[in-house]
Amino acid sequence: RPEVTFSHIATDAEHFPFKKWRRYQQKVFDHHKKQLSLLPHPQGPYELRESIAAMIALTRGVRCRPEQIIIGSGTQPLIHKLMSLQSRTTPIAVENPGYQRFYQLLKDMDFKVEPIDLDEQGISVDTIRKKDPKWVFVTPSHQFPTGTIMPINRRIKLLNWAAESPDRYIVEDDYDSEFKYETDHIPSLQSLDRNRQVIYTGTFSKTLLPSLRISYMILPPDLLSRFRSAYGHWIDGPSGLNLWTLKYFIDKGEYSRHIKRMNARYKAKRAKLIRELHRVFGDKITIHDIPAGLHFLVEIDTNLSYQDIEEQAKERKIELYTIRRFFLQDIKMAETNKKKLIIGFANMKEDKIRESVQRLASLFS
Ligand SMILES: Cc1ncc(COP(=O)(O)O)c(/C=N/[C@@H](CCC(=O)O)COc2ccccc2)c1O
Repeated sequence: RPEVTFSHIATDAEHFPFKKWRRYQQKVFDHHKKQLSLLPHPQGPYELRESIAAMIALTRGVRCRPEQIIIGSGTQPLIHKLMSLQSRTTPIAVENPGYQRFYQLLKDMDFKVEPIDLDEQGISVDTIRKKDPKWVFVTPSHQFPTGTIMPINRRIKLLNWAAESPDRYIVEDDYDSEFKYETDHIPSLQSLDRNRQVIYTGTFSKTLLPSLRISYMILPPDLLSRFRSAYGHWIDGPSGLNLWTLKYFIDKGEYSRHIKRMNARYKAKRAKLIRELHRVFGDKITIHDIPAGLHFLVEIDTNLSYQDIEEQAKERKIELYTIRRFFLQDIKMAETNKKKLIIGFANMKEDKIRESVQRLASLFS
């Protein structure tokens, strides 16, 4: 069991409003017995989809009707269903480094997946043009795992690429858009798309609890009708009790208040951690402190290999991920003496920051 954690795969559940969640759960028991006695709609309750559509129109500029929203038990099952409708000869591009679970999923489905390099503005559209895929998966809000926020000009460039051919699609994975500490929100690709070529996915894993497994996907009309005919008869998805509770949580303003509170809390904790990292590591560390999300990348001068770092961290009971976790399988990445580490802070107790950084430093001393 790790004694300190730099994991990015956790939320600060200590500050989740469990009492409020339980109160709304009780309301569902009191007022929605009938709905609970039925199967939820295959895309999730219409009333919840209305609340989500209204919320993301405000926060992300996303324009959609509730009918276009598919609620699922995690982003992977949603993507899996959508991609099962595409011909396996469709060439697909993903960010490298990137979200390895999508890469693996697409490879396991026998798609030809092209890793695309990133620059300081995010995915390289020049490389996309060279590789000529039909679908591109991106995380523009806060590139996973490097943290890059795709500027508006690169968003336009990517959309212009898609607009050149009707059979091109962009999957905008907006999973980490809620946490921004300086910059204001840049409009989503979906809000800028004029040709119905953007599939938008979001999740409540990072803002509420990952164990709820509540995520959603917004399809343009032509993909929606194909999705409905293929999956309209499926009865899967998250529990109706949690979905109805989430509806109350959003409608009563609890969700947006929770995000505001957590933004402030994470911002303060992150600043304290960054100060401590500079204090202890000095000029041996470069911190890519992009003001967003629940983790950031650091580069540390060391002759240790990634293997050594990961093994020694385990020995010293430090939960730590290196960039190697996100190197797409069978893609060799050069190892320099600047090693990239993922510094997650959501689950780090403020009073453990000093000890955590001290332990991390002991790896490299
Ligand atoms: C890029 C990206 N897109 C979507 C998701 C969300 O997926 P969903 O939960 O299925 O909706 C994740 C979650 N990635 C997860 C794992 C990352 C990894 O494997 O290293 C991290 O998930 C959490 C992070 C913080 C708090 C709670 C969860 C994603 O990293």
